[in-house]
Formats: sequence, structure tokens, C-alpha cells
Amino acid sequence: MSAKGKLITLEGIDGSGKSTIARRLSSHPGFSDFVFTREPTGSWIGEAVDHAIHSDTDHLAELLLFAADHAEHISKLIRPSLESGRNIVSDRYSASRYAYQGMTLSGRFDDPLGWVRDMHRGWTIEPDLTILFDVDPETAVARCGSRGDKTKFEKIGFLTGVRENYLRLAEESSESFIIINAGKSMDDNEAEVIDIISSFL
Ligand SMILES: Nc1ncnc2c1ncn2[C@@H]1O[C@H](COP(=O)(O)OP(=O)(O)OP(=O)(O)O)[C@@H](O)[C@H]1O
Ligand SMILES: Cc1cn([C@H]2C[C@H](O)[C@@H](COP(=O)(O)O)O2)c(=O)[nH]c1=O
Repeated sequence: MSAKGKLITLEGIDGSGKSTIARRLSSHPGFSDFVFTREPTGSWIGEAVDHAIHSDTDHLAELLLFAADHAEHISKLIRPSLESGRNIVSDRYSASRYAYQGMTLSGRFDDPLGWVRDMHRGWTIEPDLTILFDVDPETAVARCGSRGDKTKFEKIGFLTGVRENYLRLAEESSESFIIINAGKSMDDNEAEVIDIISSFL
């Protein structure tokens, strides 16, 4: 049986620049044998998620849609790719749920981040490495300003809480998280991410 691949996830608030770097890596010759993927996925469940995040869907229902999309992602792409020895870069993964739904569900549970993380236990596949694109929400929202696909999450107050949740996750799982200062230029962010992944592998 071939060696197991590694699962590397890119996380951060909206506008932190993850998708830009994922796109750049996917056309970089050093990453030609990697699988590039994202959450929400392009499956029909991902389309339902997209509907939820552009409407006033109940927050628990929204979490369950995101989690269903994650389960489908794992069974159709993540597990088979890792088992066949492929390395994966995923633009958003489970930590997005812990950080974002850890905010939307505040008031509904005592420790929403912990509750959402617990409901993934026993079936998710943990990333081998998470690169957290850390940037202040003012910069991130300004970057998102001009694009057309805005979600209800792209607000400074909300993203401030999401960022705090991400930093808590990074502190609690410091062995598998690396935080980068994503306030730099795209070229600098790309170079740093390539260095991190190359050293990790
Ligand atoms: N380092 C950067 N400096 C300035 N602008 C940037 C930088 N990185 C990305 N951008 C711009 O910011 C916007 C958001 O970038 P991108 O889509 O990569 O962010 P994201 O973190 O993936 O956001 P989301 O998760 O909401 O999709 C884009 O218009 C992109 O061109
Ligand atoms: C996976 C996931 C995503 N979100 C949020 C984060 C973004 O605001 C949108 C969509 O993501 P994109 O990268 O901008 O396409 O959904 C979330 O709240 N929970 C999640 O699990």
C-alpha cells in the first residue's frame, strides 16, 4: 500500500488572502502532484451551504449543512486521496466551522467553539498542518469591498470574534498550527507558505 499523503489546510477570516495563495500554489510547478480542494465544496450539499450563507437560515441548520458537506468531502475526496498517497491543500476545512459557527452559535451554547469541535470527533480527519492567515478584520473587509460575492459574515465585528476563535484554536493545537502575518503582499505571503509547506514535508 502507498504511503499516506498529508493534509494541509489554509484557514483565516474572509479577505485574509487564502484563496489567492491556494490558486497560486495550484499552478506552481512544485505543487503539480497535489490535490487542491476547498470547503464549502462544489457538491450539491456545498450549493445548499451557499444558499444558507446568503440567507437568514437558522444557525444550527447552517452548521449541520456545513458538517454534511464536510462528511461528503471526506468520503469522496479527502480519504481516498490521502490513502492513495496524495498530499492535499484545502482552502478552508474543519477549523472554519469551529471559528465561524463558534461565533454564529454564541448564545445558544456555553462554549460554542468547543461544542462544534466536539461534534466532529470520531468521523473527521484532522489536518496534519493548518496555516492560519492572520490579518486584522479592517484590512480583510477592505480587501473584500470590491468583490460581488459578499456573505453575511464579512463584517468587522463578526470577523473580530472569528479571528479570536482562530487564535484560540492555534493556541490549543500549537503542534499542528502555524500562524502567518497575512497583512503582507501576495508575493510575500506566497513565498512564506511555500517555505512552510516545503519544510513541513
Ligand atoms: N496580500 C494581499 N494584499 C492585498 N490584497 C489581497 C491580498 N491577498 C488577497 N487580496 C485580495 O483580497 C481579496 C480577497 O482575497 P481572497 O479571496 O484570497 O481571500 P480569502 O481569505 O480566500 O477570502 P474568502 O475566504 O472570503 O474567500 C481579493 O480581491 C484578493 O485579490
Ligand atoms: C467552510 C466554512 C465556511 N464558512 C464561511 C466562511 C466564508 O464567509 C463563507 C464561504 O467561504 P469562502 O471561502 O468565502 O468561499 O462561509 C463557515 O462559516 N463555516 C465553514 O465551515
